[in-house]
Amino acid sequence: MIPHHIVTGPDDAPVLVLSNSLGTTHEMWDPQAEALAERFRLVRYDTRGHGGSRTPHGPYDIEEVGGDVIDLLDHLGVEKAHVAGLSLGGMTAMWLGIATPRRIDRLVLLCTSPLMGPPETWRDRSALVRAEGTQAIVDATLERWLTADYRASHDISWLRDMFVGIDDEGYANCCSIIQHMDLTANLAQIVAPTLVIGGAQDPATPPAQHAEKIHQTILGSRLEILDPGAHLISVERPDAVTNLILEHLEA
Ligand SMILES: O=C(O)CCC(=O)CC(=O)O
Repeated sequence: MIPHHIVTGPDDAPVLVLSNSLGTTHEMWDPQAEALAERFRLVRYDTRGHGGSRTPHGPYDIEEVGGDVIDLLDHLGVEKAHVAGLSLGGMTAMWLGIATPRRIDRLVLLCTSPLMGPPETWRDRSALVRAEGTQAIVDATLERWLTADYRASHDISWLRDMFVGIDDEGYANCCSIIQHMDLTANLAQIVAPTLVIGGAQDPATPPAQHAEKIHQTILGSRLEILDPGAHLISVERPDAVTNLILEHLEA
C-alpha cells in the first residue's frame, strides 16, 4: 500500500524518509522538515491507519508497515534512501535495515526498541482505544511524550489535536504491530551506518533498556542520549535532533 506522503526539497538530492510514531502523523517532523529539506529530498509519510493514509483491515504487522515504505520508494522511483524513524517509525526503520539492506543507506533510530513489551500492555491498549477512542489515553500519552518541564512551558495543543485525530481503529491496529514484533534476533544483521538517539527521561523506551541495547547490537553505531528529553524527542529537542541527523547523514 502506498501511504499518504509529502515530498519536499531538491529532486536531485539524496532521499531521506521520515517515519512517524504511534499516534502521530508526518507533522510530528515539522520541527525538522525545513532544515532537512534544504539538504535532502525529504519524504514524510503517514503510517497506515494514521493521518491521510488509509486504514486497511487489521491487525497489522511490521512486515506490512515496512512493505509500505518499499512501495513508496518504488512509487517515487527511489532505489536507496536514508530512513529516520521514531518509536514505531524506528521499528519500521530497523525492519527495513534488516529485510532490505540494499534499499537502505543510513539509519537514524529515535526512542525506539526491537522488542517493546509486555505484549499484554499493547493488547489492552488497543482494546481500550477500540472501546473508548484515543481520547481515553491522550493525557497519559502526552505525559510519556514530553517532560513535565516541557509541557509546562510550551503550547502542546497541536500534539493533543493530532493524537485525538488519529483513527481509533488505525491506532489499535498499529498497537498489534508492537504487541507481536520481536526484532532482537535479527538486529545485528543491520549493516547501514546507524545513529541511535534516546531521551534521558523517556518512560516509554528508557535508554538503558532500549537505545543502549540497540547501540551495543548494531556494529559501529553511534549513541546519543539527549538530556532533558522524553519520548517524542524530535519535538522536545528539535534543534539537537536536526543537527544530529544532519551530522550523521552528511558524515
Ligand atoms: O510511540 C510509539 O510509536 C510507540 C510507543 C508509544 O506508544 C509511546 C507511548 O507510550 O505513547
